[in-house]
Amino acid sequence: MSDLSPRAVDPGRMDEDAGEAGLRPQTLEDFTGQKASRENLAIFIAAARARGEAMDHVLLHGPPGLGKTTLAQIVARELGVGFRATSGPVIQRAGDLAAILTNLQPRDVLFIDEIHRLQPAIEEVLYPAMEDFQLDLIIGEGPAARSVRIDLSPFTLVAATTRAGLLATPLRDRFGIPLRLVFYTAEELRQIVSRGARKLQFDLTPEGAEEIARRSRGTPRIAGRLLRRVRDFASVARPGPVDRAMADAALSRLEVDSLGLDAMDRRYLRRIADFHHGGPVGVETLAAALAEARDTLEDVVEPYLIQEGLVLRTSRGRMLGERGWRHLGLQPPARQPDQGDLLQGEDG
Ligand SMILES: Nc1ncnc2c1ncn2[C@@H]1O[C@H](COP(=O)(O)OP(=O)(O)OP(=O)(O)O)[C@@H](O)[C@H]1O
Ligand SMILES: [Mg+2]
Repeated sequence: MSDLSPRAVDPGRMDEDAGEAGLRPQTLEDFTGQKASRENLAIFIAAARARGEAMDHVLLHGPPGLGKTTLAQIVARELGVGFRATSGPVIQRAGDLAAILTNLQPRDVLFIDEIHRLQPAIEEVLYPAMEDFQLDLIIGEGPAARSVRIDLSPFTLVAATTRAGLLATPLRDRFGIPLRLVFYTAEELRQIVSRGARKLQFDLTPEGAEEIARRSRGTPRIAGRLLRRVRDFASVARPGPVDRAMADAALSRLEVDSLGLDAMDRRYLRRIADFHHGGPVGVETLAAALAEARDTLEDVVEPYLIQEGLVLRTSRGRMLGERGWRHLGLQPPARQPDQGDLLQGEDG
């Protein structure tokens, strides 16, 4: 982020989220929302347990902060097996991955976060491991090099990515259980916020919880963060339960607006409105103008704006949607893009 102060509504992980571990749901039962993914997982977990076999590999994809890591941990716990976590950028050499794989116990869950950042050479090692629980390693160099095959314990790979579109097709195809996480509804977030408040022993009225939920960008990580900020604000303001007015005052001070957008989001919307007459404008152009990495815009800023219809992704670039214009207090132009022009899916 180029901003000096961290964004309260950045769905990415920040230092202050260290406290979020305490709010993490521990079981599938406790996990609110993501009904389709939850139901799927419940069936596969029960089947794997009944057969006493390793569960099929799972690919969790979706924007940051929606619960991918949380679900991976829950899968291991519900399967009653060990959990080992690593991430794409951490695995530098094939030997690193081999060491992890050969140390897994039968049926363990191996969690690889940010799998889209795995090096291609290491992906190649992963393919036979996922498919046949075998490791093909080259030992030595030059003419003396020989390949050895090592049998692995059957395991479950749970991989997470914010960018399923960046995965090579052969890798994507090796996941028997691909699950797409979606933004949470306001009601789901209200339940998560109320639950979090109880865990923090923080007296929050249902309306106060609703206000925080509504402004959390559909993202539990943000809901948890705003909850803690409101609590801090309230603890120095006045005693008594925190209601909607108090939550609103706290969030407004954080410059989180009625839709949960912050200064960065508004800068993004304004740029398209003021400099490009509402677009279309390419994401590279926007990234340069806003001094943000293109990845940050695509992974962190845009998904929620697109889901809410504030921004449209078309084949010719980003456009301000009708809601985007209105949110800026501006009149939308008469002509909006044809439906046929809109790009579908998360990875365009
Ligand atoms: N369904 C849920 N109910 C309650 N809290 C949740 C839920 N999903 C996620 N959270 C909370 O949101 C926070 C972020 O979740 P998590 O770390 O699993 O997200 P993630 O998808 O792995 O994010 P990233 O892409 O940044 O790795 C966690 O602290 C967790 O407590
Ligand atoms: Mg994660």
